[in-house]
Amino acid sequence: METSIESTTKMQIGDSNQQVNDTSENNELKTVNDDTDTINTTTTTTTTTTTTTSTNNTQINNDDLKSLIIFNLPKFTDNKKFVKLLEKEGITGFTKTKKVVHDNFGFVHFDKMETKDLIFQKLDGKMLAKCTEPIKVSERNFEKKRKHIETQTKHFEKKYKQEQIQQEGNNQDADTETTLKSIEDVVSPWHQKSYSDQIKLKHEAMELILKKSRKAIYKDTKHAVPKWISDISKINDVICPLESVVESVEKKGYRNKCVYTIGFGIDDKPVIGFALGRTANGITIVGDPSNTLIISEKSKQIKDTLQDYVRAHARPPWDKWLHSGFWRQVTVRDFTTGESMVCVQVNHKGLTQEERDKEKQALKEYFESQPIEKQVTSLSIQEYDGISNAAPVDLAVEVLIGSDFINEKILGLTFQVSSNAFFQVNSKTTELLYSKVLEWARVSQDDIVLDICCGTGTIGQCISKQVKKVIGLELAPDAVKDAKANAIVNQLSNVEYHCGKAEETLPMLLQTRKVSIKEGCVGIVDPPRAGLHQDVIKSIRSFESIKKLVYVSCNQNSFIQDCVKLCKGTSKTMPGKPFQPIKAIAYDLFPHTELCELIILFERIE
Ligand SMILES: C[S@@+](CC[C@H](N)C(=O)[O-])C[C@H]1O[C@@H](n2cnc3c(N)ncnc32)[C@H](O)[C@@H]1O
Repeated sequence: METSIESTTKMQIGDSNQQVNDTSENNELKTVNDDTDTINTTTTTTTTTTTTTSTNNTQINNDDLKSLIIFNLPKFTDNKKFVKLLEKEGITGFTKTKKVVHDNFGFVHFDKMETKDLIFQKLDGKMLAKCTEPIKVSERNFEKKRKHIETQTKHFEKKYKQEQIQQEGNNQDADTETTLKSIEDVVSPWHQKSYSDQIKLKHEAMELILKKSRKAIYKDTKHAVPKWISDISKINDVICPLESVVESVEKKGYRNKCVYTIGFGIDDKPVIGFALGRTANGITIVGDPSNTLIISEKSKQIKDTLQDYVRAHARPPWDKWLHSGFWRQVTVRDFTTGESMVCVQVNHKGLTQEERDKEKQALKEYFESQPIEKQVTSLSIQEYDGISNAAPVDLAVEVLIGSDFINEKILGLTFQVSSNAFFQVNSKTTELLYSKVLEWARVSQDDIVLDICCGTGTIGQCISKQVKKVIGLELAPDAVKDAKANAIVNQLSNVEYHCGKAEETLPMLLQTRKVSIKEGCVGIVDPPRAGLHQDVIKSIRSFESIKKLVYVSCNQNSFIQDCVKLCKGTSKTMPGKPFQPIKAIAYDLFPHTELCELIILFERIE
């Protein structure tokens, strides 16, 4: 599975699978106001006032409400300690404070100008113990953003109502968090756990999935429970033996793909990073991931190079509330071959063709002018004026430097990967995962392999020399184009690819008997997060020369449903003999997150 640290939180660092995807977005004022951690301090004799008729010249009305941002605070200081720190420095008169834990900044609200002066005087430039940089106090004038916020609020209320209706009842796990997350929590939510604890937790989680699968099959087949299920002694047992979780080869900087959001940081400067919450929850602030664990140094360097350009550029980043702005997101891929790809998404609405061409030329020249260590293999641009950053997968990409793909090496073969095509995000551990798939498939030279959801053809091509033929089925046209090109580069003549939905191409293929019913056949399925379409499972079941099926799951909740369909007794909806799970093993392709890949070997019950 590919995950994008997109903010599905899809960290399109996030694809269907994982880009750390960008469904997370932000409204900074809303975040501050909503924050339950905010303290209304009683250390002050001044109270927030709404009057504008005060005789006190220094008192300001709500329209002039001010706050300051204090940078370079100790990371783990919470709001209470922050208040103590202010008091210790002799600062009084503030009305509200907020310290973002795990980050180095906090806010102080006040309603008298003396307080502001006092904060500057006492804190600005002060060096605190355990800090490497002196405190920096910065003005934060909400007035500047008032209009913007009013529009946002209206939009938010409308959108929030719609989302409430949609989510009610069918999405109880929805993230409704309205406070800012730290960038580490967005990018690598398990960063505070030791790696051995993470592996232990993942093993327990996979064990639970295998237990739940057993229960689900039992429940679904009440009157005709498969014998192998009733043979499992304990009701709460797993459906098949689970081997130990295989650790990631690299624990840090392992991600070869990140989908960064281009937006505004806490200090209102353009930032390339990840949203610190969900837009639906009123959060659009983007955090800088430079100090996070799982992004490669190369990827960080590329996003910094682009960030310098965006900051110096006249056009602003895309505003997720106002639906205007130019820079939207950037996908960065960097492979173990040293090749790197940058695909920048911009909003071209309202620009003339001449302006658009000028922007492209300038971006190209900027990247070409970089020193050799900052050069990229491929630079492309995607123009998109939709509301969400998630553009259609087949949206055109215009190449500015190099070609529209870069190459990665897996198990000695070369794979070109287009910007729109899926590729596992952790290349080195993927080699271990694929090796296990090949081992468990136990193919022979007479076998035909059906590589269902084959992406750029990786698994099928790695096994092709050991079998008679590989047939790959894949939805994304760019991935199929890559798979065909990869077969040529890897000098493989026994592979063929079919583009389309597997639920349509697989039944057609089997009906037209392109695969003879007598041939030995091994199925390999590596579906997206939603799992397999019912018709794919139906075809696999009815095509009885598939004796073995290796299932690679990136979303184990959808796996449970597929497992039931593969294993339940024969019926009209699920024809053919059922399968039985034989063994399972998980691979940690995503250290410091809760995700992992699970392989399950199924065999046909004869
Ligand atoms: C988890 S990826 C696996 C790709 C490949 N096996 C690999 O390891 O690189 C899932 C793939 O399924 C494809 N896909 C999604 N829905 C599909 C469908 N209905 N029919 C065929 N392929 C589909 C996606 O485009 C993606 O390439």
